Amino acid sequence: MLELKEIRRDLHQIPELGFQEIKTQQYLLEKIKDFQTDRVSIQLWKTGILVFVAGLAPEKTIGFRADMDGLPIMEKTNLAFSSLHQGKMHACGHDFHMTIGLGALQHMIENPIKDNCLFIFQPAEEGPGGALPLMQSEQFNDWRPDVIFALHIAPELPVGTVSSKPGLLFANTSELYLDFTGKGGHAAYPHLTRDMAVAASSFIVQMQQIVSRNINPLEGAVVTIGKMESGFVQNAIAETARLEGTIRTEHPNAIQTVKNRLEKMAKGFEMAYDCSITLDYGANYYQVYNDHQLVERFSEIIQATDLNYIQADAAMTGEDFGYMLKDIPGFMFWLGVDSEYGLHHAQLNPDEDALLVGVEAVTKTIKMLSL
Ligand SMILES: CC(=O)N[C@@H](CCC[C@H](N)C(=O)O)C(=O)O
Repeated sequence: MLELKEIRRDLHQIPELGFQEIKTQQYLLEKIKDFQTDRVSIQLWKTGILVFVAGLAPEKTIGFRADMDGLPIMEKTNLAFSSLHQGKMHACGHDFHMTIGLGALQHMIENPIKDNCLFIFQPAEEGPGGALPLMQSEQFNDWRPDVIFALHIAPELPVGTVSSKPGLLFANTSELYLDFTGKGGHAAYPHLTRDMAVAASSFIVQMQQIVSRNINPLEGAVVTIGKMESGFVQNAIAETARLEGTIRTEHPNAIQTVKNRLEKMAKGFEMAYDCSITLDYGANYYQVYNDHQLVERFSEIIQATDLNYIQADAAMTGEDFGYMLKDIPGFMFWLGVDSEYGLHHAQLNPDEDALLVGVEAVTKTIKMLSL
């Protein structure tokens, strides 16, 4: 059996951003080659890898997707195997997802089943989104799965617990980028300038009202600015400001409602602050909507093991895996990893005992889907 903890630590040290997963791809390929047989075929797609394991008497293909990219976050865990890539971190657990994918792949090669399996190591989940272009690729369509699933680590759940729900699991998302340009100048002469630090700060505060005033209160929505940049020095008024954020909604149409309001607000701010504002949306992801029957069967097979299954609530996280589920029946589930710090935190420290649990849950699910 692969040394899962060692693999996870190796991957943890080399986080790479979306479509830059060169070392990660190379590392995974080396491992896959170690247990390759004549039933296994590999195709590369950009920085991703597709591994097809031919079944013994196949009637369908079962897909498992693991995402590969890290985040532009400076790690602060102080772990001996911390990121070697300055300013980048596997802060969303994709090192776990890939390791579990490798462990499950090895198990399925060594314990063949009737149906084909497709293991998809997919780049760029955090952005700009790998799932949609991958689904349009020749490589994916050569081996297009009939059913598909994926997992995501859940820091707030204990090791040994998995969780999911039928229907909506993750939100609809859109990235959000706003650039403000006005007239800078000396800090002592505000009346001669148009201060973009003030305009952008005020925009952040006012945009909170979109959720409370423009979205049906019975539906969830979130607008978050995660990064703001403005100015160069403490005693000059900033000529530019940039806001980077994300929109999340429970209903697919509500994303457009939020965008319409943001565009109107931007026009109003241009007048009020005598500035120009450009708005760009970047990556948009479709909601993760789980197949009801498959989640029901999944919960039953998990309950028949030593593992604990709990019903999840829908979350405002996003996932480009939603595009796969839009076209192919399947589901996603949470895997408990018990970390004091959550997803996208610089001190996220998942418990590595969850790796084996993940392999067990994935291989059991593949066998269930083959019945
Ligand atoms: C599971 C998870 O954390 N996924 C990310 C997906 C990011 C999508 C995109 N970059 C955006 O921010 O809209 C998430 O932040 O939920």
